[in-house]
Amino acid sequence: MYLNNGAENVSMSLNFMGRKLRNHTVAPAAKQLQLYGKTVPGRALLFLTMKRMQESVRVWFSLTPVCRQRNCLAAFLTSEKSSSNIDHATSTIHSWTMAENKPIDQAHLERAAKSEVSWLRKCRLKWNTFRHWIGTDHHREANARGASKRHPEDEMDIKMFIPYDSAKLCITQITSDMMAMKSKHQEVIQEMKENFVSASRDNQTLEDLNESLQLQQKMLEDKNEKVMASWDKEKNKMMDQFSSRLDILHSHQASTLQELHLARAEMGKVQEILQSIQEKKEEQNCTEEQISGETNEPLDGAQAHLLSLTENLLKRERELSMLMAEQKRATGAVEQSAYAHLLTAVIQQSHQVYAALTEAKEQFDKMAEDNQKELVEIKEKLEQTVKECDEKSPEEEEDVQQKMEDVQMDHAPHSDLLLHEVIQVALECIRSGAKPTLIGSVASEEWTAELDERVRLKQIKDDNKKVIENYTTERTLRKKYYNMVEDMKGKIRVFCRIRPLTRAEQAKKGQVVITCLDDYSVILETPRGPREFQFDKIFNSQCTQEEIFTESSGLIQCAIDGFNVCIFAYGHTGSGKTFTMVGDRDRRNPGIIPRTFTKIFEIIQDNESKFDFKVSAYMLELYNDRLQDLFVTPAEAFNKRIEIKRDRKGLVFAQGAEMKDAASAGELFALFEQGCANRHIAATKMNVESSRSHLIIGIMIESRNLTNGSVSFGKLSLVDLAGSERAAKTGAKDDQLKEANSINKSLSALGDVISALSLEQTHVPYRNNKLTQLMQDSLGGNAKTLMILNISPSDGTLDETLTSLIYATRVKAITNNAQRNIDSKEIAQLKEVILKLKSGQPVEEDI
Ligand SMILES: Nc1ncnc2c1ncn2[C@@H]1O[C@H](COP(=O)(O)OP(=O)(O)OP(=O)(O)O)[C@@H](O)[C@H]1O
Repeated sequence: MYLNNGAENVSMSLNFMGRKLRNHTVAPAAKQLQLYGKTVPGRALLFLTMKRMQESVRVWFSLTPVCRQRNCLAAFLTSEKSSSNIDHATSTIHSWTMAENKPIDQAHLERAAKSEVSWLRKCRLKWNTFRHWIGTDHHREANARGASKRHPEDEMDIKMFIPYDSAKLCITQITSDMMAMKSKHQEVIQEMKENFVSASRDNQTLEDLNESLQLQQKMLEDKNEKVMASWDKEKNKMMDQFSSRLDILHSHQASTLQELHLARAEMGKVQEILQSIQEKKEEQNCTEEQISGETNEPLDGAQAHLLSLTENLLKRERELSMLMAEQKRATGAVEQSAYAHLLTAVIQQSHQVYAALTEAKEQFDKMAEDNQKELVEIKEKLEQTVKECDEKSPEEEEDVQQKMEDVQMDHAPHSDLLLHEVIQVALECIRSGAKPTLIGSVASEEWTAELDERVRLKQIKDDNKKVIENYTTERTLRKKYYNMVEDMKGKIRVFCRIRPLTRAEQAKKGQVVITCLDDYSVILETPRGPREFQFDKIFNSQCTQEEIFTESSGLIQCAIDGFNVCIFAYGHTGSGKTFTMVGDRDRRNPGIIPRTFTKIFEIIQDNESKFDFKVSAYMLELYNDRLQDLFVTPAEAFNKRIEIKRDRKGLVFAQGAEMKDAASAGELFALFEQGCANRHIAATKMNVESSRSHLIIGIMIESRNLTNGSVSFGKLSLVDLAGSERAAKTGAKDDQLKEANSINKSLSALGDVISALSLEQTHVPYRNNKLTQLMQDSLGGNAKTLMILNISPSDGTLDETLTSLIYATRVKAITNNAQRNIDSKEIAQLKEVILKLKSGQPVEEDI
């Protein structure tokens, strides 16, 4: 149908396939026919004529394999006026035909069909649009809208002229596209199903975990509540008991005082009796034996009274000790509860009572001593007076009587003395649990000696306790100050060690170009004049392995305390790195590594009453850019793939490397020896044996505080870097050249990292090399690092020495922010619970 039957072109806008085509002119039927006559054989050439508002437009489509490949459909509008448009359209279609003027390749179509994206999609043509376009949904649309409502002018009449071959190919293509899409969709559906199943499984596991955790939490809360309630009860009970006991104690003390007064009065009576005996003596001139014989009776009465006093005291002291024991028990229990502060007050009270008792005891001691002296003096005076009485005339007896009175007056403290002695002994017997016995004066001396001994022992015990307390406090402070001092020294410290001239260097008559100014500065004589370098410590050629280890060993304590610590040796080939880190070959001068093993276990032994330690280690070498596990044979290591990973705390670990536990320095050293046997070592022109790989030993120290349950993880990395060298100078070839290049590359990457850290750049290129990746947690950030720069004093290695000194100076400029890797008790326990739940182990209720 040619709807534009007029002779003029009609301009109109057309919405075609989602795109608005504006200002197109519709040619009269004559022209359209002309174009139709030019259609090209072998193409699916479509045209449709549209009728809208008495205007007609014909749109041409060429649907060809070329179109598919070019991802487009061509649409041409013909115009009566602009015949050039028609010619252009015709010529374009013709040119496509010419370009593709060969039989359509079935294989090509199949390939295209297999391609993941349908040609329809490539053409950005929606299926519905296509159906709409070819008119297959015409009736559906008509039904939907209702035939009656359809405007006759909105009708769209589509005619398709598709040669049979093309149509068949199109249909084949569409079918295979659909099949491919279907299989793709099925795959996607399958994948989604699997994902769904695994996600729901994970979800289930998580829910289970969550439930069990909630259960645990609930149980813990219940338990906690119960414990709190029982502690409350217990505390109140104890407080009541304590106050009632204190009241009893107070009343007993009052009664004791009363009894003491009574005893004094009793002793006064005894004195009176003594006086009367004296008077009798004067009258009857009796012997002293008689006097003492007659006085035995009242003295016995006084002794009996004192005995009862002693018993009373014993009773009270026992009560007191029971009370203290109860307090102690209560203290032990309550210390763990939230009411520790309340019981601390109780403890303080008991301490005060105890201190008061100790003070009283000391006073008693002093009084006993004084009284002992007085007793001796009185005895002497009495003897002297009796003697004088016997010898002198009656006139003088008056004076003697006076003297006797004086003596008796002086005797008053003696009664006090006895009483104090008795109390003293009673107290000591109560403490030691022995039964008190009253004996004569000789035994009293023994008593005093025993008493003194006990007092001395008690004092020693107290002193010991104090010393232990002071030691613990001092130890805590020492650790704190030690870490402060370590921090003040800087998180990255650089030591410089100058080795002595080797035999070879001496034979070459090499000059010494390094001078130590002091403990912190060296001067290198360069051809351009002397250059001064400063480091945290300089070790000259005479320094011993012991000295250098002593200076570095402080960091081992830091690693045990939960810090990341790294000690690494740097320097050119033959500068003494291996000597410093490992020691000499005869093991006569062990280096830092073996000494560190010993030190770790020494510290562990000192602290094992307070901490539970676990030590494990890995040992790697980086050889030719490849990480090798040294705890397995080279053949096994060759097939192993080791990857460097970081855990959530940023700790680097080597995934795939053997991690061995060690329970003693000996075990650790045996592992180290085993690893050393697997290292790559080569001979160069410069020295007989040279390490051709970087050696990295990682020692992980886990410590659990037995008091509060907190867990800290320290990592100690000991690194013996391979020596930098100039291939031209050493004469390296082939494999050795490759090794040297790899070493220099990694050291240069290390230099870049150091440079970025010292300049405080935001990006630090740790990932550029495996060496820097491995040392990531040891350089910068959370680490305490010690670099030991090894240099040779010989002028033969002047260039290398200068480069090393400059390199080390840059390292010194890095500032780190070291932090402890520590988990609280709760976190550590939760981790354990999760691990147990994951492995299906039962979880204890009282966690
Ligand atoms: N402080 C020192 N005292 C005595 N001898 C030393 C000292 N330092 C190094 N040496 C000796 O110098 C030589 C080279 O030392 P060493 O093998 O440790 O160097 P290196 O830097 O590890 O070399 P490479 O990087 O090639 O392995 C050895 O024979 C070693 O015994």
